[in-house]
Order: sequence, then structure tokens, then C-alpha cells
Amino acid sequence: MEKHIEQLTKWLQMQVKDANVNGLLVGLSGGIDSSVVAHLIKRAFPNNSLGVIMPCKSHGKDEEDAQLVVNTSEIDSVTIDLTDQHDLLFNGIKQGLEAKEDWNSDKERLADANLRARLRMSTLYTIATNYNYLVVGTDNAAEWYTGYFTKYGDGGVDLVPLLHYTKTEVRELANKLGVPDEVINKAPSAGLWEGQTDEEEMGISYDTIDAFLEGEKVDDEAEKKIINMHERTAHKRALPASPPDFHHFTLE
Ligand SMILES: Nc1ncnc2c1ncn2[C@@H]1O[C@H](COP(=O)(O)OP(=O)(O)OC[C@H]2O[C@@H]([n+]3cccc(C(=O)O)c3)[C@H](O)[C@@H]2O)[C@@H](O)[C@H]1O
Ligand SMILES: Nc1ncnc2c1ncn2[C@@H]1O[C@H](COP(=O)(O)OP(=O)(O)OP(=O)(O)O)[C@@H](O)[C@H]1O
Ligand SMILES: [Mg+2]
Repeated sequence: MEKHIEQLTKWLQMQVKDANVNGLLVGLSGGIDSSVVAHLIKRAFPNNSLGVIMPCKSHGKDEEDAQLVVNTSEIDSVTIDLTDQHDLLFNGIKQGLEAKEDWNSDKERLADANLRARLRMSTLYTIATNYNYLVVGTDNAAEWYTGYFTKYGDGGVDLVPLLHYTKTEVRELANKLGVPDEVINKAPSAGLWEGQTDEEEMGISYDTIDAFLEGEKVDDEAEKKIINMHERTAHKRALPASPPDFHHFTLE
């Protein structure tokens, strides 16, 4: 993993040089993926990297863990609480749709959660503009393959350094980089609602997804589920669909 850390650091430096920007920033949640990214970008840019902690009705423990990672990585950081902004925007949207009797309360929790991820994305890009930095994403191979992220939310980023690393490998990277054990060992969570854990929501474990991605045999039901998640979320990994040029093409 030492070699991978070296290569990833070099790759991050190349991206910044090619984009002609000054450095990198990441949203710091107190989870393992963003902790690994924070350690990596700090290595790549000791004086031009930033961790952004964005509580949004979050558990206090997450912010504590994020702060712990600021200490271990020694990355520069800023905290921006998005709770009030989320309340205002979400309730405004809800009231607007309730007024035309179109509010779908079955979708309320998901809509609320995805808005949190997209407010974080908007915040990161506003800060990126300020410093002339790129926004670094934290998706690992399992999340990317299954599409377990919010489109244009935590999926709305400039670079995805962990794309080829399974969750198991992310843990190995975390160990080598000096991410605190407490962060490495806690249950992965999107933190989008009280008590949410990735594995419970997906109904499948990261170990199983990792095994599938490594080409190992997993049980038929798990395999079907993973392939189904992958296919249903293809649109998240692609550019927006556009029509053929109707100056030259006709649909039959
Ligand atoms: N076929 C298609 N072609 C083009 N676009 C399509 C589409 N189907 C849906 N869409 C669009 O995509 C939207 C649905 O996608 P999206 O908005 O992402 O929403 P969705 O996939 O329903 O929800 C996001 C999931 O990611 C999880 N998540 C989010 C954030 C962080 C983490 C984490 O691990 O930390 C996990 C979250 O818990 C939830 O399960 C639809 O509203 C529609 O606009
Ligand atoms: N409270 C938060 N403050 C800042 N960024 C956040 C916050 N919550 C989520 N994010 C961003 O959204 C990303 C996606 O969350 P995700 O849960 O997949 O990663 P993680 O929390 O780093 O690791 P884990 O999957 O183990 O929980 C985070 O890595 C982080 O960049
Ligand atoms: Mg998390």
C-alpha cells in the first residue's frame, strides 16, 4: 500500500498541475473514505489542501471524528454548518409542492437526504472557487460500481482518487496513512438520517461487494442484487443523455 500512496499522491499533484489550479479540498465527514482522502491531499499539497466539515443535522460524534482526522492529518480545515440552510430550502420546496397538493411524503426522507449531499457539493464548489482548488471525491470501487452516492451530490466532484480501491483496500490505505482506528472501525454511514448505515440500506455488506469486484464467487442472490444496483445507476456514471442532432437524424 505504501507504493499506492506514493502513486496516488503523485497523481493528485499531476491533476492539479494539468488543471492549472492551486490545490485540493475535500468534505470531511468523520468517515473512513474522506479521512483517507484528507490524508492523501495533505501529503500531495502540504500548504494547499483543505478539509471542509459540514454538519447538517448530523450526529455530534461525526464532527468529533472529523476533527480527530484534522489532527492526525494536520490538514487545514473549516467548519460550515448547513442545518439552517437545509431547513430553509427543504421546507420552502415542501411548502411549494404541498400548496399544489403534489408533495410525496413517501419520498420525503430520501429527498431530504439527497438535498444535504447537494448542499455540501454547492458549498465545496463555492470554496473551490475561492481558493482556485479542485474538489476531491471519496467514492471507492464498491460505491462507484453500485451507484451508492447522490448524483451531483457527493458524486459531483472533480477527481475520484479511490475509484479502484475496494472498501477493504481503503481500510488498508487508512491504516498506512495513520487514520485513527476509531474512524477505521466504525460502521460506514452516509449520515443522511439518524442511524443510517450503508450496509443496512443497501441490504448487502461491503465484504460481499468487494468479493464480487475481486471476481470471487458470491451467492446468487447477492450477485443479482449487485448487478441490479449497477445497471439501475448507470446514468450516474455517465454524462447527461442528449438527443442525436436532428439537423441530420430523424427518429423512426
Ligand atoms: N435512467 C435514468 N436516466 C437518467 N437519470 C435518472 C435515471 N433514473 C433516475 N435518474 C435521476 O437520478 C435521480 C436519482 O438519483 P439520486 O438523486 O442520486 O438518488 P438515489 O439514487 O435515489 O439516492 C441516493 C442513494 O445514495 C445513497 N448515498 C447518498 C449520499 C452519500 C452516500 C454515502 O455512501 O455516503 C450514499 C443514499 O443513501 C441513497 O440510497 C432521479 O431523481 C432522477 O433525476
Ligand atoms: N458532515 C459532513 N461534512 C463534510 N463532508 C461530508 C459530511 N457528510 C458527508 N460528507 C462528504 O460526503 C462523502 C460521502 O460520504 P461517505 O459516507 O460515502 O464517505 P465517508 O463518510 O468518508 O466514509 P464511510 O462510507 O465509511 O462513512 C464523504 O466522504 C464526505 O466527503
Ligand atoms: Mg460516511
